[in-house]
This record gives sequence, C-alpha cells and structure tokens, in this order.
Amino acid sequence: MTTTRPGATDTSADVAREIAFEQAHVDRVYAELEKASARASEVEKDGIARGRSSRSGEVRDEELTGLFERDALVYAAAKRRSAIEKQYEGLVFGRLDLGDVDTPAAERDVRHIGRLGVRDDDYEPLVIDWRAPAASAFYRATPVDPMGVLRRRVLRCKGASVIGVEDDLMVPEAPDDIVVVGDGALIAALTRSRGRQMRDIVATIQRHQDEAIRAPSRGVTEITGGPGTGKTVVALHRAAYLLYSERRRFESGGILVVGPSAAYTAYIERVLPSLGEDSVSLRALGDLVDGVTATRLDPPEVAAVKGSLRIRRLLSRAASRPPEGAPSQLRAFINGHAVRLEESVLHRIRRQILRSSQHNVAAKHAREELAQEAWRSVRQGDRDEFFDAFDSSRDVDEFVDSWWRQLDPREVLLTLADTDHAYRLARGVLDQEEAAALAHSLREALSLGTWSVADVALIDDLSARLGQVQAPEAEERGFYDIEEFDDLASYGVLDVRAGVDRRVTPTASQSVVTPTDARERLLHGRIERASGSAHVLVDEAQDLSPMQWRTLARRGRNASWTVVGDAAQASWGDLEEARTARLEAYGSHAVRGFHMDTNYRNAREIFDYARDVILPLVPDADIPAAVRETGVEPVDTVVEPPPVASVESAVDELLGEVEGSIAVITPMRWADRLTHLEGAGDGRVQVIDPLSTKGLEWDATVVVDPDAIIDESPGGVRVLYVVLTRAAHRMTVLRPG
Ligand SMILES: Nc1ncnc2c1ncn2[C@@H]1O[C@H](COP(=O)(O)OP(=O)(O)OP(=O)(O)O)[C@@H](O)[C@H]1O
Repeated sequence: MTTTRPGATDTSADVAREIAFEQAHVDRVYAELEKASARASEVEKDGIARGRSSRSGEVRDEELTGLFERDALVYAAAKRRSAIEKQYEGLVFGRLDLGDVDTPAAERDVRHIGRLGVRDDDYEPLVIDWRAPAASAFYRATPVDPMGVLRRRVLRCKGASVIGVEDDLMVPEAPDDIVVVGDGALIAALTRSRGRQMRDIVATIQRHQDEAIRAPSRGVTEITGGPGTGKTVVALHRAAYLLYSERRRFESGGILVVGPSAAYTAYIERVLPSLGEDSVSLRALGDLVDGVTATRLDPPEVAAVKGSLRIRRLLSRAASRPPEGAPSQLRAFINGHAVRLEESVLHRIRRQILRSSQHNVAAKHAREELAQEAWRSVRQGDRDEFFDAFDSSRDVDEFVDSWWRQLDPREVLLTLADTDHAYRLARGVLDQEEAAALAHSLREALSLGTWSVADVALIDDLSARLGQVQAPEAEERGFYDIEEFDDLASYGVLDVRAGVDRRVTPTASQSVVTPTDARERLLHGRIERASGSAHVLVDEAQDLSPMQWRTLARRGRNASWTVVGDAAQASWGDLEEARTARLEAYGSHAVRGFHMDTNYRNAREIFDYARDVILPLVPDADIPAAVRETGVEPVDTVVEPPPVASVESAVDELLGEVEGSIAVITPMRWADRLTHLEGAGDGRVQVIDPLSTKGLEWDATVVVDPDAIIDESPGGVRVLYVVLTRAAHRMTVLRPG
C-alpha cells in the first residue's frame, strides 16, 4: 500500500481543474461507447432479422456456414452491448502518468484504466482493461519501485460524471505541471458505507493483492489471511482475471465459485458482473449437486458424523444392498427347465458386479450373470437356446426389474432413517449414539421435506457409487419405435408403460409442480452427473468437511484451484482430517501460497476487541493489522434477559450513527424474539444467525449473547471470532446477565 503522498497541492481550484480534465476524457469515452453500443445493436438486429427471413425461406447449404457466423456475431454483439450497459457506472476509474521526472509533459505516456478496453475510430486506446498487462503498473507501482509511473490517479465517478480524484505520487518530487490531489483512494473506499452486497475493488487493488490476482492459472493457489484481509474479493477478481487472460479455456470449461451459504452467494453475486463477467457458476455448499437444494444446518454432532470420511463405509454398505422389497430368490421356467437361484448366489453375483461397476449402469451385466448362473445350474439341452429363452423370459424381466431396479441416491440415503437399519450398517464404523443421531436427522428430513447442507455431500457420494439413474428402456427407444406402439390399442392393449418415472425425468410441465408430500419433495427433480470445471474457487475453505472436499474433488478433477481460508475462523472441528481430504482433492497439483496481512474491513478498535477474544484460546490465530481507526470503541454491556428491548435500542442508536447496513447477530436462543427487527430502518437492518455471517460484513453489528454463540456453534470461540469481525465501523455486544 502506498502511504507516501508527497507534493499534495490540495486546493479546491486544483481539484476542480483536475476533475474537469478527467471529465473531458471520460466524455470522449462515453461518446465512443454510445457508438459501439449502437453498432452492436445494429449487428444484433440485422443478424436476428436475417435469421428470421432465412427460416421462412429456403436455406441453401452454403448459407449455413454464414448462419453460424451470424450467430457468433450476434452473440458477440449482444455480449458486448450487455458488458457496456453493466459497466456504465464507474467505467473509467484510473489514470497513469508514465515517464521520467524530466520527460517533457507532451512526451509522457498517459493511460486511462477501466473496467473494459475502449478504442477510438483510429484504434487508439482510450481506456485499457484493468486486467491487461499494460494496466498492471496501476496496481504494482510503489514509490520504492515506481515502474516508470510518476503519478497514479484514481477517479471517483457517479454515472458518467467525475466527482473526485485521488492521487499517489510515485517519485519523491513531482514535475511542476503534475498536480497531486485527494486524501488517498484506499482509505476513502474503506470508509464508505456498506450496502447489502459486496462491491468490487478494481480501483484500489493493492500490490500484494494484485500478485495473487494475476498469479498463473495452473495448479493450486491458496490465499490465506485473517478476517477482512480481502481474501474473498481478491479471489473474485482473480476469477475475472483468469477469464480475461485465458477466456477460451475458462469460459468453455467453466469456473465454479463455492461459498458457505446462500446468504454468501447473494452477498458476492454482483462483484463478477460488475467486472464484466457473468459466465461463472456461483454455488453455496448446499447447492453443489444439481437436483438438490439445501439450506438447513444439522446440529453440530450430526454434522460431524455426516462430514467425516468414516461415513463412506456406511454409504458403501447402503449402496451395495439389494433395493427395498427386492425378491430373495429367482424362480423361472426357462426352455422347459425349472431354474432356481438362492439368496446366497444372488448376493454373490451382486457383490461381484458391484466390485467393478456402478449399480445403475449394470442392470444388463446383472442379467447376463444371472443367465450364466442359471445355465450352470441346469446344463441341459442346447446352450444357445437356453440363453435366448432366458433373455426373453417375462419371469426374468419381472425379477430383474425389482432385484436390480434403478436406485436414486436420495432413496438409498433415506433407508438410513430406520434406526435398526442404521445400526446394522454402522457396525464397526459409528457408535450407537452416532448411528441413532444420523437416523433421527434423516427422519427429520422426511418430516420437513428438506435436506440439510451436510446431506448434499452424502447424496453426491452415493450418486458417484450408484451411477446416473438410467431412463427405462422405453424412453430410450427412437421416434419410430414409439410410433409402432401407437396402434397397440387396436390390438386390445390398453395400458402401455412407455413413459418414464415422473420423478426421474419430469416433463416440462411436471417439473414446475412442487410436490406437497415431504418424501416426494425430497426426491423431486433429477440428480445430475457432476460436471467438471476448468477452475474451482473455494471460499471459507476452512469450513469444508472432508466429505464436502470429496464432493468438490469430483467437480475439479482436471481443474486448477483457488482456495481461500483462515483456520482461526473454522467451524469444522477436525482440521487435520479436512486437511488430508483437501490435499487429496488437489491431486498432484503444485500449491502456491499468498498471505494477506492487512485487515481492510474492521476499524482497529473493533478488530482489537475480536483479537483479544481469540488469542487466549487460539494463540496461533493469524492476526492481521487493521488500517483504519474511528476513535470509537465497541460497546460491551450486560443487559436484562431477554435482551429484546436492549437490542432494539442498540439498533436505534446505530441507525443514527452509520449510513449503511446493520446486522443483529443472534444465537438460536433469542432468534424468535428478534425477527421483528428484520428490515427495520428502511431495510437497513438484517437479523442473522452466527454461522450465516461467514464472509459477510455490515457497517455496524449488534452481537447478542456471545456466550450462547460459543455454546451453540460447532466451532465454539472460532465462530464467535467470525461474528466479532463482521462490523466495519461500529459494534455493540450485549450480554444477557
Ligand atoms: N484493495 C481494497 N480496496 C478497497 N476495499 C478493499 C480492498 N481489499 C479489501 N477491501 C474490502 O475489505 C473488506 C473485506 O474483504 P473480504 O470480505 O474479501 O475479506 P476476507 O479476507 O474474505 O474476510 P473474512 O475472512 O473475514 O470473510 C471488503 O469490504 C472489501 O471490499
């Protein structure tokens, strides 16, 4: 960070003149953009119109290539237009004056930096994209290593108007004509009030942050650091940078951004679009598996059971058992012979097949093995005739349909809701108490009709074991095959099962109907195969359970990774097991690390308070330096329980003290009595539970009952530490006496 600001000549006349200079340039840029936007709309309109007329007329083969080109053109034009519209606000935010101290003004290189690159009619750059190599000096230059920069300027804009400039001089003394104004862009940015969503920091990225943002894409990039050190925002700018520098690879392969909760994804979702990127998939841990959405959290002891790798043995047992209601022996009449296969033989066949195949794709294999075994038990007559008869036997059809029916991973997981069944499968893996808690939590899912976040990793594990649920054969028949069935009614066949299980593949109209029955709700929709990404970005990585790391590993097999975290903020208990699972997910990729040590969020007074809470209990916590002071200490008061009136008056006071957002962070114990505060102060107040505050921040917070927060959270004091580091400007801590 640059703090040296020699030569500042901050008179209001200077400022007004400098603003006018910049405004002239910004006006030129917007005029150019208007033209570009109009051109893009023309291309779009023209392309779409041509497409329409082609459709109504005959399309000749040689025109098809033209149509593909048109599509690409229309796509590119629409994208460009949407980028221009989205980044209209604050499009130009920086300027570099490059040269030596004695370079004449006319020969200096002046570059304006912005959210996207803009050129004039002569292809001269008016604005350079912040991610281009030519812009890197904007972030990297320091007075110690000025990289040819004389002055770095940050422009503050409202819409298309320049409302302020903030300069940093990179040389000890400015040439006469170089004016240096403002109080420093970083502190101005940090002092501003917070809204409900995170903002980009593209104008004030610091040098050490820039190094992490522009690090090579390959391998694993770990970003560590204490609370508020910009890990999240840096990682998101890195995603935008990767898309810029290797667009083909990352746009087609996809970037997956994973955060702890839906509140977190809602909080960060504006950052990438504001940087011009919207081709990134943002997922909360509860949404990682397509077809399942979970926001509910299990009690800590259950989450611990579901998150630990021990549970895999139990899942493996559950996945290899015959489906519920499966017949225990096969009896059939094949080619004049009575065939009978007993339970032990059937078990052996099942075990043998599952050793090398996933259940859902092995039905054909299972049928072949049954045929072999049946033949071995008969060995009479013609072998080929026997196999043909076995193949077309209705008895065998019926048997296989039930003995080896398709298994939905969610259905298999729900079998563990039966406590006795859970005990049996958990033998040697979980103790009775753990197995009972697991069964109980699944019964709760069955009564609520919702999965918990920890269940998602179990469903994904089972899905990987079982394989994708296959559509029944009838669905796989081609168009002509199905047409043949149309006449069956005329042969007296009225009930033809040519459709598919509604749950497995809902039709367009069915998929929008939400079932009302709790079990059906749990099984609604189709579980999709995990699709791989080219890059996986994991935030709050310290909270992932080992099972969740495995879920991510399935999505990042061929990916490069950016992993962001701070161990002192962990809510997952067994850090060692999680570390091993994390390293396994990385595979053989090399790991490069970046450490952030400046806290940009909390005022120093607030962070000192949080530091004093965590250090006695976690002496090796990674403690950053807070850069900003407000002169106001946090309030810490003992209040009458229940703390409703005291929370209300604390909120009232804070509404007068800060301009932006306020959070009331409350443990479950008091949550019901405080919900009425949600949305107070014209929507500025939010009531939230401690775990959901991960990664978020507000102008001010009211922390209710810190002891209860410790008691109720799996991470204990570490979760309280998270809570105490969410406020930028003011914090009030209330302790019911
Ligand atoms: N260079 C910067 N310029 C302006 N603001 C910044 C800069 N770096 C970080 N910030 C701000 O600091 C705050 C904290 O950043 P962020 O949430 O990314 O930190 P974090 O390390 O992920 O925090 P935590 O681990 O506590 O969740 C955000 O408001 C962010 O915009």
